[in-house]
Amino acid sequence: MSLPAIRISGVAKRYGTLQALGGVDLEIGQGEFFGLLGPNGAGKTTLISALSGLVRPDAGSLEIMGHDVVADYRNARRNLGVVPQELVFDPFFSVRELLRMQSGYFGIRNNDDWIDEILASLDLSHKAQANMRALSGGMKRRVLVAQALVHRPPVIVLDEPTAGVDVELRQGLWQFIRKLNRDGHTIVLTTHYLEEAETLCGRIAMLKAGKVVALDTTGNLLRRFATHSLRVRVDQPGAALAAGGRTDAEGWIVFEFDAYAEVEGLLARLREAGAGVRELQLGEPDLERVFVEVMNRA
Ligand SMILES: Nc1ncnc2c1ncn2[C@@H]1O[C@H](COP(=O)(O)OP(=O)(O)OP(=O)(O)O)[C@@H](O)[C@H]1O
Repeated sequence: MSLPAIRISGVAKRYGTLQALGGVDLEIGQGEFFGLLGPNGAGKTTLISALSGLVRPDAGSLEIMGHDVVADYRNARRNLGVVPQELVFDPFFSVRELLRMQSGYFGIRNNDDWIDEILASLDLSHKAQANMRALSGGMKRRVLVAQALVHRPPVIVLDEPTAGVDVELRQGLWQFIRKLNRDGHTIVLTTHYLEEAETLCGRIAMLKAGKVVALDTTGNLLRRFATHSLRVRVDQPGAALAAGGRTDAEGWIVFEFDAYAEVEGLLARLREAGAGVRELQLGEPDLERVFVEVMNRA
């Protein structure tokens, strides 16, 4: 088996009495598009900070392309590009200056051809000379992505890259990140947009209170945890509830089932109960439901 892009073994981290990471083991293969999901405070950012060497774990070890992030920090860091969650910049530099400085940090000179290519891919060429403070929030986020790529790292970690970004830009950003993945880059992504994770990620780890509570391919997670649903609006809700339905937040009555063959029987039950179906929707299993279920069970 080839060297994993990321290997995380028994990583634990405490902040005072709070256990941010409680023994995390994860191995992410080269070329994967991997999702790291979890509610606020689950420890995603702490884990990413440990990968980039910003946080020193109390126990365990992390490797990037075989390089230990503590013992072999320089090589580990060279192989990793991180798009952080927070927008922190020196406002007095232009976009190009910032990217040149970042290149210098990795000891790369004359990087302008690559910088131009990244800027073009991120639709930022026209802002190359603009000062950071003159950019909109979405543009700043794209600069963060550019900054993570100046040294052409094989492994790219994005911490909520699309938070507060408009739909058009989000799609553009995903297109670009997908292309990076097709070109062979390993992508690790945290996001609260579960729909995005579902379409993009081949494999997903779910974190809760610093522990991995689910780890599988996206397809398996959907199959294992989520059921299909039939949602109805009826004349006689009482009758539909008595037939085994439950009410959801939007006032629909919901029935869950495993295979479409069951729908006919369900509708027959509703007819016999005299529920009077007025509207009907079929729901596919989605990652949001899986997520809620995993978090409730864990
Ligand atoms: N520097 C710090 N000092 C003290 N506590 C911290 C520090 N950094 C993180 N924490 C705590 O560690 C826990 C994990 O935080 P972390 O930021 O890793 O979560 P997260 O999964 O990234 O959350 P979010 O989805 O909100 O970004 C939280 O309870 C947080 O308050």
